[in-house]
Amino acid sequence: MRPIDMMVTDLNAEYLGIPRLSLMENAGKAVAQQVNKIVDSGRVTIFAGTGGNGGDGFVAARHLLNMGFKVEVILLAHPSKIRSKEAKKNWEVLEKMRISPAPLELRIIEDSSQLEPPYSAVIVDAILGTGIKGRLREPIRSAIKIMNESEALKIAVDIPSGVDPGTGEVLDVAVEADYTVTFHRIKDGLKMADPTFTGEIIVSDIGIPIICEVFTGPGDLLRLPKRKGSSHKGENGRILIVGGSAKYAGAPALAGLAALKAGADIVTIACSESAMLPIKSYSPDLIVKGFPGDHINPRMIKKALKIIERVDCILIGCGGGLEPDTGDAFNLLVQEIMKMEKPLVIDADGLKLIKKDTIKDYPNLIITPHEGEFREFFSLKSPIIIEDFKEKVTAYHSIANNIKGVVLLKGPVDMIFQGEKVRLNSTGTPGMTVGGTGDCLAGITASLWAQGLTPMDAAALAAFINGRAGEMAEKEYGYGFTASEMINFIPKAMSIPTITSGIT
Ligand SMILES: NC(=O)C1=CN([C@@H]2O[C@H](COP(=O)(O)OP(=O)(O)OC[C@H]3O[C@@H](n4cnc5c(N)ncnc54)[C@H](O)[C@@H]3O)[C@@H](O)[C@H]2O)[C@H](O)CC1
Ligand SMILES: [K+]
Repeated sequence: MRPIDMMVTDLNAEYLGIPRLSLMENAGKAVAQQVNKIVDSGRVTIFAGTGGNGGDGFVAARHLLNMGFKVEVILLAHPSKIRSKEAKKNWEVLEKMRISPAPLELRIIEDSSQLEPPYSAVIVDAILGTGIKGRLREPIRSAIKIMNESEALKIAVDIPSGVDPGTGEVLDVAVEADYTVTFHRIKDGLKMADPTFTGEIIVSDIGIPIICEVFTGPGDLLRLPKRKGSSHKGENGRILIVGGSAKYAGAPALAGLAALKAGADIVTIACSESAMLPIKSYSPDLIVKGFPGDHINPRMIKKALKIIERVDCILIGCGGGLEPDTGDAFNLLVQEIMKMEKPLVIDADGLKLIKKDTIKDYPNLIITPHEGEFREFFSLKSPIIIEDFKEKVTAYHSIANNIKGVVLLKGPVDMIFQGEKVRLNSTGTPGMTVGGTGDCLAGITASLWAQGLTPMDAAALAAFINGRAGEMAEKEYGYGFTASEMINFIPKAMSIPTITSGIT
């Protein structure tokens, strides 16, 4: 699991109503139990940082005292620097406990010159976890060195401090632990790290329900890229939409506007000449390139490829129509896009016209079918009728695995598959049966992918945002909202809602 996935899951659990404080309690208790498993009694020194990892250490201290251990907690910063609210709360508890007869020592070390070699039989490393950033600062760096010089048994909380939770790399120094007690799932960095640092890895369940990981939630919004202050036009996603014909000009316009509302910088629409003026008239924000004919045909290929070279993601389908030579153009374009290894999203008419065999081995792909398009694309003779939801997901999953790209199957619960991965999304409302909401979803998907998310993350988050925008539109207009009205809610649907319960 990547550190970001852990943060997302964690926040989704909080939105489900499981307070972070409970997760921290379970994490700290798991650490204390591990200590108790390897030594019977004695003194334990806990080195703690200012984030959640330190908080786990404070909780562990409390449980260790109850188990009969003597405990020394060394906080490597002034208490006013404790950043995690939950850690602060647990530190305050320890401060109050110090006046009781409990064998608890609390020390605050702000300067490395104050550090002394610990003499406990066990040392707990609760300095840094998934929140580590950049080079180690003092007094943390010196504390890690002192810990490593000690003969004591060392237990790392979540990840040995100094090890990158994403890559397992050690930039400078890192705790050489005998055991690492990690939470919920093993982080990628732990898998990749040198065992000299991690020691034996114990994965501890801290009570996060599996649905927080499988179902999308507001936590998934943490995946949205943070923009640099210096970022310039085009840097945050350039998209080409190939679609739009004399009959259908609205679809590419909706997809394009949704892509812009979801944060992309530049959207160009390559359509037939006949669709150009209607699309332009919908919005001045879209760049529209018309090509000869009343539908897309192979004559446009050369010029379209020039645009494709300059974009981050291509969306093919929306409103293209079903003319045979539109199919020829789509298939020729896809061949070239695959040679360039460019991100490709295929929706609607694209799914009818582009042959599965052409794209089945292309991993840089997202397809966004609804049930009917899914059946047609994968050549299923009859609908999948399975009562049990879990079995149904498994059935769709095994079919989706016939292609290497991501399948975003739209429905009352959207299902997103790639390889072994499965995400589900339940945002949305029956009001979204109105025409055009699928085009919006395709546009948001392309937009998020162009902004740097992985295809799986882009598809899952797009489904969440699209559904949430629909829910917001329904709140405002009832069921009678249109796709254009829904698009205006996309920015709001991308903001992380505040959690009202929990610590203040
Ligand atoms: N779901 C879970 O798995 C839970 C995990 N918990 C624990 O919380 C940490 C993550 O907490 P977070 O506050 O995000 O980060 P850290 O504690 O790792 O550290 C942040 C803290 O450290 C400072 N800092 C960052 N980099 C450096 C550096 N290079 N040098 C010095 N100081 C640095 C930063 O300023 C912050 O103050 C996770 O690992 C688990 O242990 C929760 O208990 C609940 C559930
Ligand atoms: K740690």
